[in-house]
Formats: sequence, structure tokens, C-alpha cells
Amino acid sequence: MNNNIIEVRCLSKTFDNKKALKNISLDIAHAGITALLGPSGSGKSTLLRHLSGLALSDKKDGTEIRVMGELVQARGRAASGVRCCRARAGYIFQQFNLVNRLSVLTNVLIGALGSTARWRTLTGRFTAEQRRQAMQALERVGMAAFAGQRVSTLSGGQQQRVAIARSLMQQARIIFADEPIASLDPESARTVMELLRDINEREGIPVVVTLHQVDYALKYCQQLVALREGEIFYQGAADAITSEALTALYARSRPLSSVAGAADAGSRASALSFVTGSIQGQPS
Ligand SMILES: Nc1ncnc2c1ncn2[C@@H]1O[C@H](COP(=O)(O)OP(=O)(O)OP(=O)(O)O)[C@@H](O)[C@H]1O
Repeated sequence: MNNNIIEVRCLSKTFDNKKALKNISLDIAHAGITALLGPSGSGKSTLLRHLSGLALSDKKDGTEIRVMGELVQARGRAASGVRCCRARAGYIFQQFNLVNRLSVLTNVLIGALGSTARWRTLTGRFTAEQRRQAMQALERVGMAAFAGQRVSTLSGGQQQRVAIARSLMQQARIIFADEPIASLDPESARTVMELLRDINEREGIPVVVTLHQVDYALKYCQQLVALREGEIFYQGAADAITSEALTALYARSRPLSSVAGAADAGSRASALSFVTGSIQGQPS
């Protein structure tokens, strides 16, 4: 048994005539937080949706995706155990995917539905133990004081913290986060990334996150998978990506060759400011 949280073999995805992912193979080891990076349209969200079983690949022999050792899909078909895989994965999206008209506590309790008897689900009843666990999860993310409040009254950063509490309630074995900080102010973005890091370190839950902000990726993530035009451009340690690779990743036209190698802190910092020049509120 290996130590990979993600194993992808020969993954291609075509939308109409557009190839969004081009024969990607990838292993991600269980080590900290992994960022999916790349310019807009490079395929980050499409890859994440395939990993989480929310999208099916092109039907092609040899295509296979495993998460935490479990088969999610093969040859463009969902694996028989995919519901179970989905139930054990936490999802955090840019648009908060919470039920606005329900309370914070109920939204967290929804995370327990996978392990709740069907009759209880239908009658909307949760056990006292589940309520205790949900409150504990809210305390963990610093949102216990908001338990009775409707989600629609919360800020974006607070909603992301509730989504993280729901993943904890769900006893997620892995968390997939798709641009979780894209709509947040810098302070809230930092809080959310710090919370993900804390959960990753203390609960040992691996996190795979798509990010637009390279500086956040370098600060909070240990591993990078960079995509460009549907192909893997760089995969490796966050602290080993070079300034040249970062610059080439976001260059408008395709570079002559992919560059990766040992990092040079000085030139990396200048490349970083080039790459993130238009982004406000970098992490401090
Ligand atoms: N449902 C869809 N139907 C048609 N084309 C799609 C669909 N989803 C994604 N695409 C296309 O696939 C390519 C990759 O899109 P994807 O959203 O994965 O990129 P991304 O790197 O996440 O971009 P962004 O950073 O802007 O969110 C794009 O060209 C996009 O237009």
C-alpha cells in the first residue's frame, strides 16, 4: 500500500470539441496541502471535479482515478463505491454551497446525513450526540456563537468556516476546496487558509485546493500541481518551483519548454510579484 492520496491515470476531458484535460497522470502523496495552480481556463476546476467524482472523464481505456486508495471512476464511468467516496469527502466552493435559509447549526448537521438513518433524514431529526458534535465542529472553526443564525446573514469568510465545520462533521477523509478564497477580502482569506492548514496539521486531513493566488499557494501549501492548457506543467514541492517556472506558467503564449528545478529565493520573489502583480492583499 502506497502513501498516495490521489492517483490519476490517463485522464482526458473534452467539452464539445475543447480538450480541457489532456491525458493527465498524477500521483499526490499524503503530505500537507496541495494547491492546483494555473492560468484561467487551464483545467484546475475540471481536474478537481473529476477527483471529487462530480464529473466523469472521456471514455478511454486506461483512465482511472483513485482517492485515498478508493476507485472513484474508471474509463469514464463512476465506480460502484463512488457514493461512499463522495460522502467521505468535504467540499468547499467559492460560492459557499450552504443552504442560506437554514441555520448555521443545521448546515453543519447536514454533514452527518451520510451516517444518519433514512427515517431521521426524512423527518429532519438529528440525535443529541450529532448536535453535540456539530457544536464541537463550530467551536473548532470559531463559529459556535453563530449556531442559531441563518447562513444568509454571515459574511463570505464566515460561510467558508461553516463549510469547513460541515466537512469535520462529515468526518471527511479528504477536503476538496475549489477557489475557497476567491471572493474573500485578504483578512478572511488568511483566516480560511490558516484554518485549512490547522485542520490539515492537527486532524491530518489532506486538502487539495485550487487557487488563483500564487502567493497564498506558496505560503500555505507544501505541494503544487500546476496546469497549463490542460496539461501538467509542474508537479512537486512548493518550495522547489523556480521563478522561471512561475513566470512561464502564467505567460500569455506557451513557453518553448517547461522549466522546473531548485528555487532561487531572490528571483522567485520578483517572479512572484510579476505573477501576482494584479492581486491585492497578499498574505503577510
Ligand atoms: N461545463 C463545461 N462546458 C464547456 N466547457 C467547459 C465546461 N467546464 C469547463 N470548460 C472549459 O474547460 C476549460 C478548463 O476550465 P476550468 O474551469 O477547469 O479552468 P480553470 O483553470 O479552473 O479556470 P478558472 O481559474 O478561470 O476557474 C476551459 O476552456 C473551460 O471553458
